[in-house]
Amino acid sequence: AVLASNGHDCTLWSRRAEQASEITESHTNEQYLPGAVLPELLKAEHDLAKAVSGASVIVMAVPTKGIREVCRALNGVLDRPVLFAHVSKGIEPDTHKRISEVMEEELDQAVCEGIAVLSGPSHAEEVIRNQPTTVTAAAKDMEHARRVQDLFMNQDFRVYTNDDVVGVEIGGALKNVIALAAGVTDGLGFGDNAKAALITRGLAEITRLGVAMGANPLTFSGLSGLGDLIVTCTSVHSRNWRAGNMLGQGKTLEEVLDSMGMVVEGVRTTKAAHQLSVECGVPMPITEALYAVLFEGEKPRDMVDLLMGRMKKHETEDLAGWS
Ligand SMILES: NC(=O)C1=CN([C@@H]2O[C@H](COP(=O)(O)OP(=O)(O)OC[C@H]3O[C@@H](n4cnc5c(N)ncnc54)[C@H](OP(=O)(O)O)[C@@H]3O)[C@@H](O)[C@H]2O)C=CC1
Ligand SMILES: O=C(CO)COP(=O)(O)O
Repeated sequence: AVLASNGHDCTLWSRRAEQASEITESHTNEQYLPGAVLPELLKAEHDLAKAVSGASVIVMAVPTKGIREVCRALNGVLDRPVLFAHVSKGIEPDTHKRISEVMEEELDQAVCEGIAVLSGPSHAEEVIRNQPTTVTAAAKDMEHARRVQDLFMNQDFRVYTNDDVVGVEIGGALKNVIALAAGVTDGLGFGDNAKAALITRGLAEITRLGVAMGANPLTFSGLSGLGDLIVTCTSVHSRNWRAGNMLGQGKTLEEVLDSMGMVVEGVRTTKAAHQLSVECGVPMPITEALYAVLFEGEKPRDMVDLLMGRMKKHETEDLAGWS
């Protein structure tokens, strides 16, 4: 919708023909954005080859689980290199790959000019209503980041650039883990102090892992780090927060996911982050506690007690080596 309102000839691809027809004919997407009116010029296609025909840029917005499958399908229908910009937030369990790494692995060189990531505090429910939103476009090649910035930027949607792809992708993925935990504490009936603690100490552990993976620590105080962490931990729009909230109220993970009807990326990412923390030797206590709730049957209240009862620490001892 942002691209279409900027005057770009833009086609959405949907794997369901009826959803594509609804978007093109009624300018609505009632299942995912109830009540929103999409730009008149925005059209959708069910046929992938038709959707990408003539495209110079492809924005990948499928949930992380579907990225490999869609990249493979694109190899079969593209006949020249295009610039990719992805907006998906996650890390692949087991391979521990970031989304741009998964895409690099799957996309044929002949169809991929480069890959950028667009990430930041940007609930779709607010973007579609033209409410002020700021995000970051990152790419190894800054020319690619600037192209994405130029395509998306308008009076309501402000885009910054960054060359730290690792930091932007790690921040966007891991904030969902902390948002699930923030939902859990709200569901348990705790207040703003607990939420602020999770955001602040969550940022510390995201930064620790990100730096171990090669990110610039400063990126985590930016839009794709702290910005997205705040928006996801504090908003009722957040699916991750909502899912955590239900877990805190005593629902099982299965019950929660069955009732959502939308992707809750943080669940899959918690698994990947837990594995990464072990592999990199980086302590991630909040992630560990959430992993135990999601996958080991631990009770949320017991995990809060465990976190609060950890050994004494100096607040900034981990920051010492980050000059
Ligand atoms: N919503 C938001 O505000 C934001 C979301 N993101 C990120 O964007 C990504 C997508 O999230 P979002 O759109 O909100 O998720 P939703 O669950 O709201 O919608 C997912 C959409 O992707 C389709 N889809 C699911 N799996 C596949 C697949 N394998 N192949 C093709 N299409 C598929 C679904 O189709 P169907 O209906 O047929 O299942 C549906 O149209 C996530 O990684 C999320 O973290 C990033 C920024 C903001
Ligand atoms: O990433 C988002 C906002 O920036 C959306 O978060 P949820 O997936 O938790 O809804």
